[in-house]
Amino acid sequence: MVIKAYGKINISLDAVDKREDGYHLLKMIMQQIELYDEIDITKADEGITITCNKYFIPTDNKNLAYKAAELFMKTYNINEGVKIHIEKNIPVAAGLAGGSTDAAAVLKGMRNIFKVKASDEELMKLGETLGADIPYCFVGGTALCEGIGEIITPLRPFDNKILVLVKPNFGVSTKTVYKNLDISKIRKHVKTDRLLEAIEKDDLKSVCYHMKNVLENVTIIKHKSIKNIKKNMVEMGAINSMMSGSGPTVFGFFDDILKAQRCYEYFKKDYQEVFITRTIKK
Ligand SMILES: C[C@](O)(CO)[C@H](O)COP(=O)(O)OP(=O)(O)OC[C@H]1O[C@@H](n2ccc(N)nc2=O)[C@H](O)[C@@H]1O
Ligand SMILES: Nc1ncnc2c1ncn2[C@@H]1O[C@H](COP(=O)(O)OP(=O)(O)OP(=O)(O)O)[C@@H](O)[C@H]1O
Repeated sequence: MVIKAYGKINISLDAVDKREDGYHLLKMIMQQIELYDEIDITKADEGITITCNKYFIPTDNKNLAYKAAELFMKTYNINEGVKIHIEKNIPVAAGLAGGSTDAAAVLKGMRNIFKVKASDEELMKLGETLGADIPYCFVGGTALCEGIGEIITPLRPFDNKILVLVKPNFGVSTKTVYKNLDISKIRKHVKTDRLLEAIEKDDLKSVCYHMKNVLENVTIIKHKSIKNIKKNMVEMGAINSMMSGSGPTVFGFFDDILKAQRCYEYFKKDYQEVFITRTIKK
């Protein structure tokens, strides 16, 4: 079976506390986007085989899809094997949850092909042990995510909004970005309540006005080009622009497809990974 594994952007990301194990307690609004990897899962006699169209993605137990398959087989005593092909379209190490969404898709797909009676909640708990973004990727849509990302409140769909994404020609490590975040130095926290109101009213302008990501400055200190991309995107007609997750992808919201297309052409001259996409509902 083939499953579409959708990426996400963060409409907001705030850190409110830090746990003893180094994980941060967050308050963030996540939004699924039309950009997806295709995960083709089939039964095999034994073992886990991963293939991928991108040569630089690990196909061994470093791949989150492999880890998800392994955990599923152990948890539900599966004695057969599985073959997983990942057709990767989502930029990697980009802040778009590429690996996490593949893992969530593998959990769903394996439940289906091996006919295991596991609830969504059970699989989300399993996913959480592999990565904080996996429970959200399992649910999708528009959602408020708290805790380390695993406490999920679905919101009114903020779908069909035009986006341009620019992934600079480098990746960042989520771990390093969080390590460099000092929450006592966050001067302005996110006005999450305002954003929730704006989403409830489906008010794109107000969402653009209030959107904020406290990881942005941490990543920008190391990679100044992100600031220029943000600025250029607004000059090219975005209502507003922001870095997604730990970065480095920058997205801009547009109220006009022609402006979005012009912006896409502009960035395409300098960057390989530029996309016009939309927000979706699950
Ligand atoms: C930046 C986001 O993508 C926003 O959605 C997520 O918060 C990151 O989610 P993720 O990549 O699934 O994160 P994980 O793979 O669980 O963790 C990677 C590293 O990020 C840090 N991390 C992650 C999540 C969190 N709430 N606090 C953290 O400090 C931890 O140091 C961890 O070692
Ligand atoms: N299935 C996968 N897809 C992409 N990357 C993977 C996968 N499995 C493991 N990785 C590794 O994980 C690292 C992070 O990749 P990923 O694309 O998941 O990051 P990200 O977009 O920043 O995720 P997040 O937004 O959840 O922090 C990469 O270095 C990559 O080699």
